[in-house]
Amino acid sequence: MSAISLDGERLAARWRAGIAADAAALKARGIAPKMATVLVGDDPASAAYIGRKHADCLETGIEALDIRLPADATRAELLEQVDRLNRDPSVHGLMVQLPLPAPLDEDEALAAVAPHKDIDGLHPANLGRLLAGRPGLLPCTPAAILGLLSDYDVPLAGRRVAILGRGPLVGRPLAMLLSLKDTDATVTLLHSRSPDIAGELRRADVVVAAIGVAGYVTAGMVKPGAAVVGVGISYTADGRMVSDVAEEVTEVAGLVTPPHGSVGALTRAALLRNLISAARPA
Ligand SMILES: Nc1nc2c(c(=O)[nH]1)N[C@@H](CN(C=O)c1ccc(C(=O)N[C@@H](CCC(=O)O)C(=O)O)cc1)CN2
Repeated sequence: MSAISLDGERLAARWRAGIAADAAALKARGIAPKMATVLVGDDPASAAYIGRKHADCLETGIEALDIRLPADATRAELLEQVDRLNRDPSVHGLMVQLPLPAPLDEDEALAAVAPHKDIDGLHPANLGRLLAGRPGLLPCTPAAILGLLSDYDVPLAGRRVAILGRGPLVGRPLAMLLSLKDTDATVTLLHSRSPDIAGELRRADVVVAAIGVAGYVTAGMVKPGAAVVGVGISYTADGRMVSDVAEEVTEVAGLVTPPHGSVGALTRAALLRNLISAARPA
């Protein structure tokens, strides 16, 4: 038996259509939504993500500023750019692409973004709101995963969700989002020191893998009929992109994401949803 494919690309196209309509409505009121991205260095994967974010802006009628700094940019240069964008009233939202080259401090860069322009949803104030149960701008990949599960009517209330990976971009904020009162999932956050990871995954109705270890989640770790979302990616020696979820999982799961392009496309759409929220007058 083959699992249903959790098609994030298709849902992302629907989200982008809604974003385009929202952007047009804002423009009719004299507000031209504008995003800025800051990329430091020349990491090819980061440059590709930025390129796709700007292509989405073009498609949805959102203005976009593409700020590039050299890999040896100083802390002061980066913070100055962020401060300039924070103070620019024509820019409604901005994001600093991660990872940053050493020795730049990622936490400092995320905290330098004005919370009301933080379309990544990664500023401590926005993460704190999530923790307090009063979410503001949502972290994009967790919002994308929730949207994907909801689009396929995957029940969450009272269900067990196992999240593999406690990283600040996906695992930790997703655990908070899923345990909010209106979601009511029972969340287990697993990491490299967790005992019996395979047993925990087998008990789960929903599995989210965000560790960046190729093919870690195998068919034997998945409860028959479960929904499985692969977020983490890694690269083989010959440059092939590989998911955390082994292809054989499709024979056991009820629903599973394709190897790539599903959560990534929705993550970008979630960024633009945040931008529209940030651009809307209070
Ligand atoms: N400031 C930020 N930096 C980074 C983020 C982020 O959200 N904000 N996330 C990643 C990079 N990224 C977006 O920028 C991103 C990459 C990959 C995925 C994803 O879910 N995986 C894809 C697979 C890869 C692909 O096809 O591109 C998928 O399965 O759909 C989400 C977000 C680090 N930096």
